[in-house]
Amino acid sequence: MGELISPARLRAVLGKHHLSLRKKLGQNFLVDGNIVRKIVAAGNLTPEDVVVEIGPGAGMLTAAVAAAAGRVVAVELDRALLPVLAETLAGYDNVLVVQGDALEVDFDRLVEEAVGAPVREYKVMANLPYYITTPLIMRLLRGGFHITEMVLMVQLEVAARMAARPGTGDYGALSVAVQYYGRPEVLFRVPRTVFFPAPGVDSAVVRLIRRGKPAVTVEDEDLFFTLVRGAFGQRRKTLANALAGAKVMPGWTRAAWEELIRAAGIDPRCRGETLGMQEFASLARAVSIRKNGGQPDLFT
Ligand SMILES: C[S@@+](CC[C@H](N)C(=O)[O-])C[C@H]1O[C@@H](n2cnc3c(N)ncnc32)[C@H](O)[C@@H]1O
Repeated sequence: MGELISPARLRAVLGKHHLSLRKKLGQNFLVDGNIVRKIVAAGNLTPEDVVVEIGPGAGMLTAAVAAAAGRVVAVELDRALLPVLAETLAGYDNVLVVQGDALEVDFDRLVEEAVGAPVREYKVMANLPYYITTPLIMRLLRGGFHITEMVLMVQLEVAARMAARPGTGDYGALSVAVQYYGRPEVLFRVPRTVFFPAPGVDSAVVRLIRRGKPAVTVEDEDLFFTLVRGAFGQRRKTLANALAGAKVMPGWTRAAWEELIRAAGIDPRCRGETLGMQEFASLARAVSIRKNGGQPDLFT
C-alpha cells in the first residue's frame, strides 16, 4: 500500500483503469504518507474499532485505517472507482466497500451488515468531498446514527467554523450544531500540496467527539435549529430583524420578536452571532411557550 501514496503511483493505478479524477465529486486524493499516518493516529484506533470511511477514493486512507481498526465500511459514490478499490484493498479482508451516496445511506445498517450484528458505537474517518461538507456533517450529527467520534479532513475555513466561539467572524449555524452535539478540536493544518490534484485551498483535520447528551437541553430540536439558521441568515441585522426577515414564524412581526426575545432574557438589538448555545436554547423555549399560547412573562 505504501507505494500507492505518491502522485506517480496514483496516476499509474488510475491510468491502468482508464480513469481521470472528477473535480465535481471533490476528488482530491491524498498522496502523502505522513498526513495519512497522522489522520489514522488521530482516530486512536484499536482492533475493537468499527470505522465508516466516507469517500475512500483510491483507498489510500482506507488501507491505513484497515490496518489499525477491526472493521471498515467505506462508502464511495463514484462507481468507476470500485475496480481501483478492489485492487488497492485486495490485501485487507476487514473492509467492505459500498457504492452509495453518503447523503442518503443508512450508516447504522451498513455497519450492521459488515459486522453481522447491531453495533452500539462506531467512528467516522474521512477526507470529505468538499462540495457537500456542511450537509454531510449535519447529517452525521443529526441523522440519529451510533457515531461516537469523527476524524474529518475539511477545508481550513470549515474547520475554523466548526470550532468557533460566539462573537467571532467564523461563528455560525455550523458552529452551534457541531458544538451542540459534540466537542470539536482542530488538530492540524494540511497544505494543499499533499493532494493530487492540489485543490485551491488548504485543509485541516478536526476531531469531533460526540457528547453523551447535547450541550444544552432543548425540547424541540427542529425549532432550535430553525432559530439558529434564522439568526445567522442575515448576519448584519439585529436578532429581531433577522428572525422576522427570515420568516421563522409565519406572521410574527419584528415587534413581536423583540418582545419575545426580551422575555427570553436577551437584548433584541444584539446580533445572532453574539448568542451562545444557552441563549439559543432559552429563545427556543420562549418560542415554544408562545406557540402553545403561553405568555411572555411565563418564561422570564
Ligand atoms: C477528497 S476525496 C478523498 C479520497 C480519499 N479518501 C483520499 O483521502 O485520498 C473525496 C471522495 O469522496 C467521494 N464522494 C464524493 N461525493 C460523495 C458522496 N456523496 N458519497 C460518498 N462518496 C462521495 C469522491 O468520489 C472521492 O473519492
